[in-house]
Amino acid sequence: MYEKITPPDTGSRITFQNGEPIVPDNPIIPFLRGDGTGVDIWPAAQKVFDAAVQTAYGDKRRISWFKVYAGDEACEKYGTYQYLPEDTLNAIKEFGIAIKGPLTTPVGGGIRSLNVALRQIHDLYACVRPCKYYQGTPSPHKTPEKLDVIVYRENTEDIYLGIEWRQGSEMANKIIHLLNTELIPATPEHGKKQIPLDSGIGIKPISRTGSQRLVRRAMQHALRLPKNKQMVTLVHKGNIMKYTEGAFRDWGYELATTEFRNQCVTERESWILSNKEKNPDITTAENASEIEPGYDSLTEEKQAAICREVENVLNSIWETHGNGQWKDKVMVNDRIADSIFQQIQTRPDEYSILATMNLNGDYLSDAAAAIVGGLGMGPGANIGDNCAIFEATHGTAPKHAGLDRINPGSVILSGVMMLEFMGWQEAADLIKQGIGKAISNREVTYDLARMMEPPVEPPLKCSEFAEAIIKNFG
Ligand SMILES: NC(=O)C1=CN([C@@H]2O[C@H](COP(=O)(O)OP(=O)(O)OC[C@H]3O[C@@H](n4cnc5c(N)ncnc54)[C@H](OP(=O)(O)O)[C@@H]3O)[C@@H](O)[C@H]2O)C=CC1
Ligand SMILES: O=C(O)CCC(=O)C(=O)O
Ligand SMILES: [Mg+2]
Repeated sequence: MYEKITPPDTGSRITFQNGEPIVPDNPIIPFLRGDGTGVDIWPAAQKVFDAAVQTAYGDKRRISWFKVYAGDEACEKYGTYQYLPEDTLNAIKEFGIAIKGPLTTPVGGGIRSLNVALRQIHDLYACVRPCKYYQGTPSPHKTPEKLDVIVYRENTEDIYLGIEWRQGSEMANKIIHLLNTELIPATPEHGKKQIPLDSGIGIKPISRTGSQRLVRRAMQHALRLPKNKQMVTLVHKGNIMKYTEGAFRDWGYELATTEFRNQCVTERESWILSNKEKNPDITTAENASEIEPGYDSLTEEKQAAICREVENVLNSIWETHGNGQWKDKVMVNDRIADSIFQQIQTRPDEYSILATMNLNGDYLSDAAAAIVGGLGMGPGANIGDNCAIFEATHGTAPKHAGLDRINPGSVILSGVMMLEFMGWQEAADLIKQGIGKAISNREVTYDLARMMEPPVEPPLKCSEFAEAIIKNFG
């Protein structure tokens, strides 16, 4: 089945049932070292994972690592341009759970992202990136401990589908011609707009299916959180991109209020219900004017629509959600994307799960990671119904490659997510304790060292940070 790799002699496959992994005591887990700083991070991380599993379970459990190849390493082994060999794809598919270091993507031309390809090929539609503060971690923010969010990023579509045409190419010119001469003139809302002839063209598909399966997972996750964190915020730029990002918002609400009707309340519903609770005699029009800023200056038609919304909510969910029952349900709200970037800084404790499309989630997860200490502390997972690949939020950080100085924290924390996903909580907890204690002891790599007061000098090397984590287990 494999051309140039051989699975370990011992161990067996992780399989999936109803989206949940079934994990043997000795699973085989494929790993991709990654490009750039992957050479530093992966060996450090693997050491931590093995030590945690050994400390937690002795000889009862063990991971059999299966080295597979992508990126530069793959080209060395498989030949020029063999960036993502079939062997690698088959191994991930066969063994169910994999973990990877970062892979390089050139800007402006060259190959398309291998990271994105891995997610799309294995249909890993939910990119889950928690951003939580570890006590003692230096941060550019005054109250980083208030941020505890999980970015739930749609991982397969949006502009990451990679359907683009270069400026000046035959296809770009054809599409521009078609748009300018037929499609735009036939759409009255576009008026006399025209695409500049020297444009590159990219396509941004956002589907109902893609949006709703992402929001479904976000809702399921919210239900597993403590009551005070049961919130899903739909992040979008739907005021500008109405039929893609605006539709994502609408489909998100639709999914939440149908599949999770008894377990959730939307923000607007909560306003309507609480207005009625505060004043049982409130009229529909009064309630409508409280929930809609500028209600009085709206057209009659729009006012009537808001009154209908109020009536619908009270008629359909007052029994199940009224009299404060809604306070025990998952709150579903939405925020415009630019606003959420400032909200996570100014009101961090008001958010929990941030459900996003692909590009917004890519931006937002780096920004949220920065608040809790930087990209060295940003873990992630790409989850599908039959497979999962764990990987850090950051990239290859090429200027630090091979220097044994980069922070392996993000890949190690991605491994923590993997162990938790596997149900190996004891091993995951040991690593979290080790990281927490190492940071409190000021045993940190350069990125955290330079932000500490006073700065730590000299900082630990990448490999030394891994050893400090292991020393601080338990
Ligand atoms: N999933 C993946 O595999 C990803 C791959 N990439 C790819 O990586 C390549 C490089 O991308 P680039 O834009 O430079 O972004 P990177 O995330 O690789 O690095 C940007 C900067 O972030 C900081 N940083 C990154 N990782 C760490 C870490 N582990 N510990 C501490 N600090 C860290 C460093 O800042 P400083 O130098 O200031 O300390 C680094 O210079 C590109 O080819 C890109 O496409 C990008 C993102 C994700
Ligand atoms: O694939 C890449 O090179 C970048 C992807 C990225 O930034 C991300 O997924 O966060
Ligand atoms: Mg990114």
